[in-house]
Amino acid sequence: MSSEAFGFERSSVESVVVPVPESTAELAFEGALRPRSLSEFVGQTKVRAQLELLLQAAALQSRTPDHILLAGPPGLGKTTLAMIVAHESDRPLRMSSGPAIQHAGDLAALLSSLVPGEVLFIDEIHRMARSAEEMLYLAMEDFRIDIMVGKGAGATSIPLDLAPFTLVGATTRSGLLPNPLRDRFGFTAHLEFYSDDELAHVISRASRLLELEIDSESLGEIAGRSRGTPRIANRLLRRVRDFSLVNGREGLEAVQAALKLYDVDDLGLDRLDRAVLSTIIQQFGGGPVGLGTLAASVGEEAETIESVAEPFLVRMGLISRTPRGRVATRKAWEHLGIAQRESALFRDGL
Ligand SMILES: Nc1ncnc2c1ncn2[C@@H]1O[C@H](COP(=O)(O)OP(=O)(O)OP(=O)(O)O)[C@@H](O)[C@H]1O
Repeated sequence: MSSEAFGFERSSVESVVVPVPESTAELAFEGALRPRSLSEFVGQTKVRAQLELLLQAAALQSRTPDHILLAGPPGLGKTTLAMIVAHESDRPLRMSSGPAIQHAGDLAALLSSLVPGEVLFIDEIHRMARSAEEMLYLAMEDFRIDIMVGKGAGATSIPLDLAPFTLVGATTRSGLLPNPLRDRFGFTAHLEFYSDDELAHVISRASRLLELEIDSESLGEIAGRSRGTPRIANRLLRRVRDFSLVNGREGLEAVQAALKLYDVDDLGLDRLDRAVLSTIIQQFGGGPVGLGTLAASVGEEAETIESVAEPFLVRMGLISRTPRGRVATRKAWEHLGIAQRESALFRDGL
C-alpha cells in the first residue's frame, strides 16, 4: 500500500523513523534463517531419518502422516521441524500453542476449521487445558470430537467429524504430558543438544544467508559458546555482526570482545545460568536445594529454570539433580572461581 493511501506525503514518511521492537527484529531474523527442508536442517541425523521415513510412508499410502511429538529444550528446532513436515508433505500448516488453548471450546474451534490433510502445530502442548487434552484424544484417534450442548441434566453431546489432520506437538517438558496423550502420537522425536561442529555448520549457513564473512576460528568460538542450541548460535552471530559493524573490528578478537560485552562466558553460560550456579553455591552452600526455593532466590519462574537453564547446566556437569534437590558440582565451584567447601556431597563424588 502506498504512503499516499495513508493520507500523507512520501517525503514526510521517509523522515519518520519508527523503531522496530527488538523482539520483532529477532523474530524476523530467526524466520529468515529457518531451514525449509530436511536436507537443510543441520544435525539430529536420527530424527531426520525417522521423520523422512514417516513422511515417505504416508505419501506412498496417500494418507496424512502420523501425529508427531517433538520433545526437547527450547531453540533446538521444534518449530522449524513442524514447518518442514508441512513443507515436505506439501500440506498447509496451522500454528497454535498450549497457552492459547485454555478451554475445550478453543480447541473445538481450531479443529473444526482445519482443511483436509492440514498439519496442526501446537507449541508448548503441555500447557493446554486439561479439558482440551481430553477432547484431543478422540480427535487424534478418530478425527472426531464430541461437542457438549447445554448444561446439567439436559446436556447432550453432538459428535462432529473432523477433516483428517496431522498433529505436531512440541514440548520442552514431555514428562508433563499425560500418558493417554503421549501414547496417541505415532512418533516421538527427542531432540538432542547439538555438537560444536554442528553448531559451526548452523552458523556458517546463517552467515552465508546474511552475506557475512566469517573465519573458521570465529565460527568455532561462537559455536563453543552457544550451549548446544542453534537459536543461541544465531543470536550470538547477530550480536557479533552488530559489534563488528559498529566498531569496525573483525575476527576472533572481535568475537571474544562482543561475547564478553554480552555476558556470555567461555562455556556459553549466560546471566541466568550463572545466577543459578552462584545461588546454589553462595546461598545454599552448594546444595542440595529444591527447585521452588532456588527459583524464588534467583527471582525466576521455576519452569524457566527447569526448562531453560537446568538441562544445559546438567549436560555440562555443573549441577546434579539428586532426590534431595539440585547440587552444584565441583566443576561449578571451579568455573565460578569459588573455593570449594569440603562436604559429604563432594566425598560422594559429585
Ligand atoms: N537443525 C537446525 N539447523 C539450522 N538451523 C536451526 C536448526 N534448528 C534450529 N535452527 C534455528 O534456530 C532457531 C530456533 O529454532 P526453533 O524456533 O525451531 O526452535 P524451537 O525448538 O521451536 O524453540 P522453542 O521451544 O523455544 O519454540 C530457528 O530460527 C532456526 O533458524
